[in-house]
Amino acid sequence: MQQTENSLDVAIGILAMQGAFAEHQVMLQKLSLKRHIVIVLVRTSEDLARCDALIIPGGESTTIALLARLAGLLGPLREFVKKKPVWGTCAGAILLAQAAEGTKKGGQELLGGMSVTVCRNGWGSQVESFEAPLEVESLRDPDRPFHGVFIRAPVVLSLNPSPTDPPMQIISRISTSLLPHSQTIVPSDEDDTDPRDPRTIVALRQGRHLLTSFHPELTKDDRFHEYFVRECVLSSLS
Ligand SMILES: NC(=O)CC[C@H](N)C(=O)O
Repeated sequence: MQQTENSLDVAIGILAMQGAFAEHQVMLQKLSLKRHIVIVLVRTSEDLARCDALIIPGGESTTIALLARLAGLLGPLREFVKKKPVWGTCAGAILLAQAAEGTKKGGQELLGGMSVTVCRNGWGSQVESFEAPLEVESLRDPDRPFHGVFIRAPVVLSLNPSPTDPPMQIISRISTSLLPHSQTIVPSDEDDTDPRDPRTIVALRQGRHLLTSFHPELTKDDRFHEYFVRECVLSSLS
């Protein structure tokens, strides 16, 4: 059913090309916030133009980028990330990165938006997917760990903010014991902002953008969705 909008509503788009967009929709529907949220499944530039913020789901970043190109959405999405809050989960996080390694021959189309380099499939193949409890101080009820679901997830290789970029805030790290064994995934020494291994970063915020290399939409825990809407979206509107 088409939702009606009024000027006090906040329209959150979910890029609905491929992947776990329906799961994000379910999570957003469950949130109880002061502002009314209108959810827009984004498939065209007209859909995107209605949105105050956007979630890019997990799935297959190459497929999402290809379908977005075919829909004439790549340009509008690149403009959108320059102005409005965007949260990328897993494949969405890859698209939101400034640079990605481990991509197909010929590279991969990205939207940019966050000053970070990631390695696609950095933890290994599907069989190396894993789950881990995460400490996330910024969430409601911070003593309760967040269940991190990592499925062929990207690894953060380096943070590369320029002096004029919004500051980066590390929202969650995993323990170094969980890092991928692959010798090819080495942290780059470009990251001089933090002496710790950037590969341990699994949730990162930069200004109004959020990146999670795992899938909060595949849990029953709405705290990351609440965090994005409250901290990245509503605070940037008020
Ligand atoms: N679960 C996921 O979103 C996997 C991401 C996938 N490996 C990609 O490159 O797009």
